[in-house]
Amino acid sequence: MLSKREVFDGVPEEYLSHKERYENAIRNSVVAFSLVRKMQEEGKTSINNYRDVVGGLLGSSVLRDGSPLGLHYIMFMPAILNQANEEQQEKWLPRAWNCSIIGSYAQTELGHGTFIRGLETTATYDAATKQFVLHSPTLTAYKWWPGGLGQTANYCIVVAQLYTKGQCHGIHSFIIQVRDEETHMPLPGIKIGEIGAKLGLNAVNNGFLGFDNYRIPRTNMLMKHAQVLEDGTYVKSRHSKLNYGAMVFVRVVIVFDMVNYLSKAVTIATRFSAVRRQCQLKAGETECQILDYVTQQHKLFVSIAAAHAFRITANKLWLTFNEVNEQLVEGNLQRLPELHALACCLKAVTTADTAACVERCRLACGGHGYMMSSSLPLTYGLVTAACTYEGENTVLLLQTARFLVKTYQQLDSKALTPTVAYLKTAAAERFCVGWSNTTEGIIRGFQVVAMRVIIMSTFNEEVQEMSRTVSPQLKEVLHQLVDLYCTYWALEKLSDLLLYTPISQKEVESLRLRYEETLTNLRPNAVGLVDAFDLRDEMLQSTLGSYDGRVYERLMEEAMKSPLNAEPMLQSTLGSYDGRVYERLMEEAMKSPLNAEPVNYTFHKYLKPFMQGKL
Ligand SMILES: CCCCCCCC/C=C\C/C=C/C(=O)SCCNC(=O)CCNC(=O)[C@H](O)C(C)(C)COP(=O)(O)OP(=O)(O)OC[C@H]1O[C@@H](n2cnc3c(N)ncnc32)[C@H](O)[C@@H]1OP(=O)(O)O
Ligand SMILES: Cc1cc2nc3c(=O)[nH]c(=O)nc-3n(C[C@H](O)[C@H](O)[C@H](O)COP(=O)(O)OP(=O)(O)OC[C@H]3O[C@@H](n4cnc5c(N)ncnc54)[C@H](O)[C@@H]3O)c2cc1C
Repeated sequence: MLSKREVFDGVPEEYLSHKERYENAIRNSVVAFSLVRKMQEEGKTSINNYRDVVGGLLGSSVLRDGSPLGLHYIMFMPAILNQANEEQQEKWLPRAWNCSIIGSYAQTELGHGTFIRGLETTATYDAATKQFVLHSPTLTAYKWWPGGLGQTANYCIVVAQLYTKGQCHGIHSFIIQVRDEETHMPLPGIKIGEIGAKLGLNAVNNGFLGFDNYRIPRTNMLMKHAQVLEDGTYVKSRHSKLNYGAMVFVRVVIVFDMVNYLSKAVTIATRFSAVRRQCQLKAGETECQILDYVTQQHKLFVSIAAAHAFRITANKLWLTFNEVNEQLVEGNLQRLPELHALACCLKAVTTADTAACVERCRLACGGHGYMMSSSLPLTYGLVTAACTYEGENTVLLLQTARFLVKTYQQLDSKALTPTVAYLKTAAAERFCVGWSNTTEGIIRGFQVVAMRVIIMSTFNEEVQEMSRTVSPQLKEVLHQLVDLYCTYWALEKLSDLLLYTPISQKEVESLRLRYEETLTNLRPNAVGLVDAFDLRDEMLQSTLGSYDGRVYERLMEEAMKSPLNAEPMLQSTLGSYDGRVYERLMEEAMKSPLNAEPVNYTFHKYLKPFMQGKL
């Protein structure tokens, strides 16, 4: 439906100013998200299953550099669902869902992003008026980053330190109106604006926000987990981290988002590599498709495998997320730490790997990959941001490490949850079981090393399962992909395997051979494999990756859209197509700065005195 809309055509965004980009993004987002509303009216989506629709839209490239409405769907609504009580949900969700209010999520401040217990914004309860007073006591307390907050949102969830009866109870969430619903003017006591140009996501309208003793009703504190009663009494949550649920949700959906971007990047680079020919193996021969070089296969094929591995893992993570949330509703908090550790780890690993793979895809396209029109630079800008937002990757990995170490310390005393059950066998097998160069052997090795084993074993199990129902030919290719993913990472993480498993030099050598053989075996199916991602040209928006392979024609067509090429290329008064030679000669002559004034000052100063013999 979207691809039929002309609204997405026009001047490429790169040539627009920062302000025009924002205006364009609002126009396009409104077209795109009005479709979500239409689908809702037609009963094709509901608030409970909109992740796919919204995720699909945001990741579709229709909104190439992000959307100022993205946070409304991805964080504002999930935060209400996760943290508001039933009454509050009834009040706010219908308005949010039909977009009669637009929201953002304001947690990070100028001074603190990672350490959220250190946030400085305060929400102090005033029992006399039954209001909270929101205040930013310092410059570093200003909210900084929230998507869509600059000029777009009129509401947002704000995370602030809660004070009641003179006591601080740590950070809590509040729903806050920041702009007038009619005029869109910032409300008194609100200082708001946009934070400026960034490496990517320049259409997202990330904002800043400060409060000057700004008052909101008591009922605007989100009270599903903790409450403040009318007299100011504080009622604790069952678990202090339940308030972090929206972040866990977004970490989970980010894994899906990475699948989108990785599939796109590798589709573009693989199709281009089939079109591009460079160098002859023997003099006089036709030049080779660059996809035939094993080094090029090494750059690309692991991304095809990783896209499948991440998709399968994302689905499993989504199931776990829903299971644990159902248990939370029943009051069972047992698996919350495991879900948190899983979401942290998978968000960090998939964003870091996707960013590295997209950059490899860009390099694999040589100079043409450097063109904005290839879509690869923009895609890199989008995925590398995900390494930082929603929890900086190192910090998230440390959270997972903390959980693993804790679990390891309790190996003998506690029953292990499914995702960490491998720790028991790994502990027992360390150095005791020999190395084996099979997929299972590599997975066992990684169980000892404990990195990426979640992704690997899930990928392997799912492909084993699929193999029962697919054709023998497809089964073979799927196994090649699992093999490639496992051998690639075994070779990348050799130092860990050498340190913690009995892998020998000979086995490393044969692993390398096996990896190269798998690349060669996959080569005939490479283009078919990326075609199978089924991404339309309108979604790829790339000069290099279109299905028809018209790479060079598209590069020239895009070049012609540069405003610098708006003037005729010939740039000749004599040779123009319309033959207006004399008119052009005169027009050009009139452009001379000497013709801008009838008499040049040198006449009076030098020439006239000289002519009159006075000089
Ligand atoms: C397909 C759709 C497209 C999606 C695209 C999305 C596009 C959107 C673009 C951008 C949006 C970006 C939004 C944002 O960035 S919002 C801001 C996000 N900010 C963060 O993520 C901050 C990161 N910091 C933290 O999460 C935390 O501060 C922390 C986890 C690093 C530490 O928290 P803290 O309160 O200091 O905890 P402690 O160190 O005291 O730990 C105590 C204990 O609790 C455990 N724990 C921490 N967090 C959780 C949790 N969420 N759930 C369960 N348990 C948790 C922690 O591990 C400790 O456990 P213990 O060892 O057993 O004691
Ligand atoms: C594009 C984008 C969109 C965003 N959107 C939003 C939004 O909508 N709403 C919102 O509230 N926020 C948003 N953010 C903010 C984002 O959540 C934070 O930037 C992120 O959580 C990282 O925090 P920080 O910037 O404070 O980094 P810092 O924590 O200052 O990190 C800097 C360095 O310090 C290291 N470090 C920090 N703490 C530790 C530690 N304990 N141990 C070891 N190393 C450590 C990190 O690993 C990193 O290398 C967005 C950010 C970006 C880039």
